[in-house]
Order: sequence, then structure tokens, then C-alpha cells
Amino acid sequence: MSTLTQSNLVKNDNYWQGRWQSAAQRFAVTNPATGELLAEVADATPAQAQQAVSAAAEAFGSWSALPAAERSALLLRWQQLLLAHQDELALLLTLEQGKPLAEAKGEIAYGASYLQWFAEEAKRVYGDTIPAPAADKRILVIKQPVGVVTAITPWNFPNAMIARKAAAALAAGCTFVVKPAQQTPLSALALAELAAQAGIPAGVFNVLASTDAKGIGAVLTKDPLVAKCSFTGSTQVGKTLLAQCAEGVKRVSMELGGNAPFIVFEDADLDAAVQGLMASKFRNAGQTCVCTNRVYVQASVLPQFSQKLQQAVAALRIGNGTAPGIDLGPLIDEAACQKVHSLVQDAMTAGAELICGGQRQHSSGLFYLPTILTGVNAAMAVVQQEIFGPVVALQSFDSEAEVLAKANATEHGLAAYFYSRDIGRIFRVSEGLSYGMVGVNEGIISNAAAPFGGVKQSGYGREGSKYGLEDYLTIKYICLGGLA
Ligand SMILES: NC(=O)c1ccc[n+]([C@@H]2O[C@H](COP(=O)([O-])OP(=O)(O)OC[C@H]3O[C@@H](n4cnc5c(N)ncnc54)[C@H](O)[C@@H]3O)[C@@H](O)[C@H]2O)c1
Ligand SMILES: O=C[C@H](O)CS(=O)(=O)O
Repeated sequence: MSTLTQSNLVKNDNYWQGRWQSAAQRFAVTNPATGELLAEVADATPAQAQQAVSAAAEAFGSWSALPAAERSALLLRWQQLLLAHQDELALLLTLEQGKPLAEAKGEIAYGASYLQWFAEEAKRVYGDTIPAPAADKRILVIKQPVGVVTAITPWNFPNAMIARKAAAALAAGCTFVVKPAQQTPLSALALAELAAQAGIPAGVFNVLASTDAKGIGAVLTKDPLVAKCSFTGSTQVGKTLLAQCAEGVKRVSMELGGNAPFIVFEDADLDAAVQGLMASKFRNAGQTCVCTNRVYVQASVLPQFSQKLQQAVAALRIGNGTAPGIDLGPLIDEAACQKVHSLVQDAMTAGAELICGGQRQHSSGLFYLPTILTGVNAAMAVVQQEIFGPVVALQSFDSEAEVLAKANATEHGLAAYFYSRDIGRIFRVSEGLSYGMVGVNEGIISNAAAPFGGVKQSGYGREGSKYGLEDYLTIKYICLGGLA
């Protein structure tokens, strides 16, 4: 942190109405790799959340009336500032979240790509004219911003999950209030500083860091001034927030938990499959919603695949994300470590075989060794639950029909992956998988041009792509009469 203290991107007050706002209480933000104290951040209260929502409501009229080209230019300026400060932002992100610096830099570029994408989309909010059923009428359809948008975001991508929502909301003409995760507020506050530097007007982008998630969340989902709430996080919390939004019939976007299958057919390029699995499984130490969670390998190629995978996993370097050449950083907190280890122990008790890892790097600390379990089955918690850690749960299958049924046997439906070089199989399996996103011969599928989102209990709404803007717009039908 000492290398950042001179940076004006390290903020410890909250930000709304274009001003840095203190609070009566503060909470500690610590580095998961070392436990060191990074900052003591103002602990926003529900009353302050109401002030922030009011500020967003006050700013909505002028922001939504701004020509789209002007909103676009401001988003692009913000994007340029993120890239100009990519190294500082990445270091801040690694310090508070733990991911390796290279991944953090990638996340800053990824977040910035949504600002660029929606700066362009802002200028393409088109309406319709529709042939009227009567000669004296005309039908017009216009799209307008929904209004004040609130957002609640997770700790695993503390920059990109906010940028992905704010970019679309602001492009549409909405104003925005976000509560980041308590573990990672610094990246959110740095985004606010750069929004101010970009010239985004007061009240348009507002950040409330707090330990009172429930209290702040109640305001962000129930305040009458709020038109929509966009949530990224666990399915369990998503259901709570959905119920709260239902009271006021508010628009919602839900980007929730996952349980991604990764299927390797016997006709796959096994080296490519191993590479894709390593990327999908171990990114952010397995702490992403689209990480592979279950690995199914066709029986005839399981020994060969497993051997290649073990070699790749053995080469992973685990340590403090600020050090060069690190592949795996720490898990976010003690509870995460205990959850991952309990899933591994449960699987072994139930008969799974441990190939490597299966324990913390040291008795203390939040580093969990990259782990391969084989011989897992559907009855095990490691298959049923989202692992959110660096654990590969391997099992074999015989037929395409069998593995498709197993892959779909979950209440989640976010991302799925499979490797095959048979074009007929590629179409059958892509269409047969009950997921919002499918990676074919590819383990990393997220980008701003594509519609990111899930089905079933992984939520609904899409982020990124041309579809992502629709979530922040409402359709108005105008009937012009008396024209005969
Ligand atoms: N689908 C996606 O795009 C996506 C992306 C990232 C993470 N996730 C999911 O998020 C989970 C991990 O992230 P997490 O641990 O931060 O999730 P989480 O649901 O515990 O917390 C997410 C956010 O919700 C807040 N929150 C928690 N309880 C709340 C309440 N009662 N009222 C209001 N806000 C509340 C937290 O403070 C945090 O800001 C995983 O399940 C992962 O799959 C999904
Ligand atoms: O964890 C969830 C994020 O959405 C992951 S990604 O970087 O968008 O794939």
C-alpha cells in the first residue's frame, strides 16, 4: 500500500452528490494475502443511502436530457482515465481482493471495455414507427431511461462488475448508486474519483461503502425514488433482493451464482481442453461465477487427460498477487477457505480420490493449494454446490446423452463449456445445454460484445452486448390521432 499512498485514487470516504462524504463510523479493509490494514473506510448508513438516492434522482433530469453523444463522450473520457491509471488501479485491486496483478490489470481493461462499448451503444437507442390500423393515426415507439438505478456488487471483480453495470446505466441516461462489497470498496471509490475527473456530473455516479449490507440494501431496493436494482452476487442474496424489489415492482437484473460443467469428449483436442480448463478453473483462484465447477471426461480419454491436467496444475505458482509470475492468489477470507476445504474433505469421505492439493498452503493464511479430486459423483456437495475455489472435481462419463443429463442436473444455468471437434455434436450439445452462455473449445468467454447472463437460478437480464442496454430502457408507445 505504501507504493499507493501518494496516489489520489486511494479514497476512504464515500461519494455522492459529487462530494466525498465521511461517516460516524469506519471499517477496516485488509489485504487477504498478508492481513495488513489497507484503509479505514467511511461506513455509510441507510440515511446516507437515502441521501445518495435523492442525489441521483435530482441529477436524473439533466443527465437523461443530455444528448447521447455528450453522455458517450463522458463515458469515453472515463474509459481513457481507467486505462491511463491501469497500473495503479490494478495494484489497488490486487491489494484488496488478492488476485494476481496480471489478472487485476486484465480486469481494469475489461471494466474499461464496457465503458467503451456502451459509449458507442448510447448513440444507437433507436425507436420505431409502426403502420397504424387507421388512416388518422400514427404509431411511434420510443425508448427512455428507466430512471435511478441502484446496484449491489460482489468482491470478486471489484472494478469490472461495477463498470459493467454503470456503463450501460449511464449510457441509457440513468443515474447510478452502487454499494460494493465490504471486502473491496477501494476499487469502487477509485472509480468514483475517475468519474469526477472525467467530468461526469454530480449525482450521476454514487458509491456507498458499508458494513450494513442489509440496511443499505433495503434503501437501494425499496426507496420510491429507485426505478431499478441490478445485483451481482450469490443466488441466495439475489432471492432476498428480488423479494424486496417486488414490493415496489421495480425493474431488476440478477447476475447470480453458477455451477459450470466442463465436458471433454473423446474427439476433443486434449491439450486445448487442458488449457481451457486451467483458464476457466483457476482464474481468480477459482473465485468467479463462470469458473468450471464440475469436470466430465469421456471414459476412453480420462487417463490421458488426467495426466496432462496434473502436469499443468503442478506448474501453478501460488503466492502474493503483487509478486511477479504468480498464478494463484489467496481466497478472499477465512470463511471461503473453510468452505472450500470442507467440500474437499466431504468428497474424500464420500469416496473421491485426492490427486493433489487438498489443503491450505500453510496452516494459517488464506492460500489454498490447487486441488484435483477424481471419482466424484452427483451425490457429493463438491458437485452440487458452487466451489468458489481452486478445486477440480473430475468424473467420467460414457455417452453424450448421459453427460448432457448430468450437466443440466443443477438449479443453476450460467456458463457451461465443452470440447469436441465433431460439428454435429457441437450443435447438439450447444443447443442441449440449459445455460445462458456456452464455451465451445474455449474456457474464457466473457467480453463486452457478448450478452453475459444466465437462466434458471443463475438469474436474468444480460450485461454487455446490444442486449445489455435494453435492461436500462423502457419502451413507450405514442399514438398520434386525429390526423385525417
Ligand atoms: N453472475 C455473475 O455475473 C456473478 C459475478 C460475480 C459473482 N457472482 C456470484 O457472487 C457470489 C460471490 O460473491 P459474494 O460473496 O460477494 O456474494 P454475496 O451475494 O454474498 O454478496 C454480493 C453483494 O451483496 C451484498 N449483500 C449480501 N447480503 C445482502 C443483503 N441481505 N442485502 C443487500 N446486500 C447484500 C454484499 O455486501 C455484496 O456487496 C458467488 O455466488 C458468485 O457466483 C455472480
Ligand atoms: O465472476 C463473475 C464475473 O462476471 C466473471 S467474468 O470476468 O465476467 O467472466
